[in-house]
Amino acid sequence: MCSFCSLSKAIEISTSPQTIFINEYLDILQSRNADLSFQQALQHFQDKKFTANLDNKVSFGSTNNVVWASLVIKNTSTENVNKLFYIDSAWLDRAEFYFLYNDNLIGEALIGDLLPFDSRVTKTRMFSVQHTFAPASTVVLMKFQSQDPLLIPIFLSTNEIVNSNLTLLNYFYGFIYGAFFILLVYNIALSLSLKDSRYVYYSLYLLSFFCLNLSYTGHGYKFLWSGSVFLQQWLMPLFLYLYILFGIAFCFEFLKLKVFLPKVYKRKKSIYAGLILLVILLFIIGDRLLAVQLGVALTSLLVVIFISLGVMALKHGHKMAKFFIPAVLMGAGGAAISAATTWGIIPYNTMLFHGIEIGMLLEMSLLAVALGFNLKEMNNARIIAEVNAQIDPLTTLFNRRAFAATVEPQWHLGIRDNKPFSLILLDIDWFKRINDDYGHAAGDTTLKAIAETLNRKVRKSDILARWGGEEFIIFLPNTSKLSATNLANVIRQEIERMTVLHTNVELKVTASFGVADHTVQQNKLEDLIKLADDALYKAKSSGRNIVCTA
Ligand SMILES: Nc1nc2c(ncn2[C@@H]2O[C@H](COP(=O)(O)OP(=O)(O)OP(=O)(O)O)[C@@H](O)[C@H]2O)c(=O)[nH]1
Repeated sequence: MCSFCSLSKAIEISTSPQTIFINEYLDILQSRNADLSFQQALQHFQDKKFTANLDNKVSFGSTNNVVWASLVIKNTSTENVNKLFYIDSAWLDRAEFYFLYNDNLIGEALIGDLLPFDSRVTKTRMFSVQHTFAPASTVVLMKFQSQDPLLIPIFLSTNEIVNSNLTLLNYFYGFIYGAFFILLVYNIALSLSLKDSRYVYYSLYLLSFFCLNLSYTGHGYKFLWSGSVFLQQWLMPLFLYLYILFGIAFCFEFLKLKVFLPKVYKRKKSIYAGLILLVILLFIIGDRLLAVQLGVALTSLLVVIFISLGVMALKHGHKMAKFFIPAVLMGAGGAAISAATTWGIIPYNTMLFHGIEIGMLLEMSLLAVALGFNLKEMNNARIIAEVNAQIDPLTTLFNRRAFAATVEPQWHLGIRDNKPFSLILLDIDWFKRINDDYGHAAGDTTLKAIAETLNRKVRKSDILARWGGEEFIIFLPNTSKLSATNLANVIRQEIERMTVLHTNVELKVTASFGVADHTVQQNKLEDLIKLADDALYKAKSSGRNIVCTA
């Protein structure tokens, strides 16, 4: 019988299918000089130098250290039982498994990223090792080594259970990647059509996280670079730094730091240059452990910086920061749950371990909503700007530009249909005196009152506009000079009759009118306006408050 099986707490297995999380059964030997040979490790195991894995630890840090683990498995049945060791991590440089039965080494397996994916016996995205356990006890010695975070959540299960769990996980990733893909396409389309840098940086930020996720979940190694150990080793840190770089660029543009925090924005170029230089240096040195440790530390620091910038931008009145802060908190919250699971602060659980992906999806979705909201705001601002470009803000009548644009088609229609059309130009008399005697506000009230009167008197088909300071213009389609003159007189009388009330002061005003109609000599609108203006001048010089025709 096995001479040292009594040393450890044994896991009992039988033919019934079950999944056991074995970290709590492990005994561990972790020290700086733990890079022992198998024989040395076995000796340490026999000498009881392995200690219980306290708190069911799954993560042994980002370290150059080697971790040895031991486990006793007791097959309580009378048959051989086939089991699968499944490590729920795709990110491990090297693991060795030694199986001892009756003190004899009966099997060993080597797995890890340092072997090309193609050479794996079981081609699962995560690492796995199969073994057939004979009745009674088997000792398993395991050696783990990784410059990446040494994360080893190990399950003992069957092929069928692992495959069915992997199918579930595939649906999960299908959903997450599908959602990322839709967000990416949507934002790339927006960045192409709007030429707004925020959408470009959002797309790059999302794409870099997507690539980072592909690399550390093992999808990339399985499907994209399965033959290259070098890419598997170095793409993850590279994507991590790209994610940081584009995260900063997105934060700068999204929070409009140029406007809200110009002092910080000015440092943009030196921050980018510093980061790029750091990446080049790390890659030249070739220390992957340092690259990963620094990258993870920078990512954590970034969350604090992002939230601080978000709060500062919000204080400076940037509305979009309202979306940015909870979005970053969601992403960081997901990452914190993953980290807490990884570090054993909360019990390990596959779903909690994927908190970072769910958090990132929520973050990215909220940011996409924010960009959509911004799109709506931009659209509203554009509509307001377009309206403002046509409307005189005081009287809300058309301005000169809008008048000319609106009259243009009516002018050509009148000529084509051989219909008469006329123009009235009117100017308030002695308007300067109102301003001088009662103030500018009284002048404004008068202008508004006259605009209202004109609006009431003209037809819906007539085109009315404020021509300038105290001048108004009316284009009358399908109207003869006589009819236009009659209308001008009606308006003149109405203005003469009206009383403008301004802060308890009753103001009386009159206006002078020039009327002209279209004749064959006139080629353009300006010619007609010139005639009406001449007539108006005549009215002014003839004593005011009268209508003169061209
Ligand atoms: N309150 C106010 N005044 C304006 C506005 N636009 C122009 N004005 C003023 O309108 C006055 C026009 O004065 P003038 O061109 O001398 O004409 P007037 O006093 O009406 O004299 P006549 O046209 O010869 O009867 C100027 O004092 C302008 O400053 C405005 O939007 N609001």
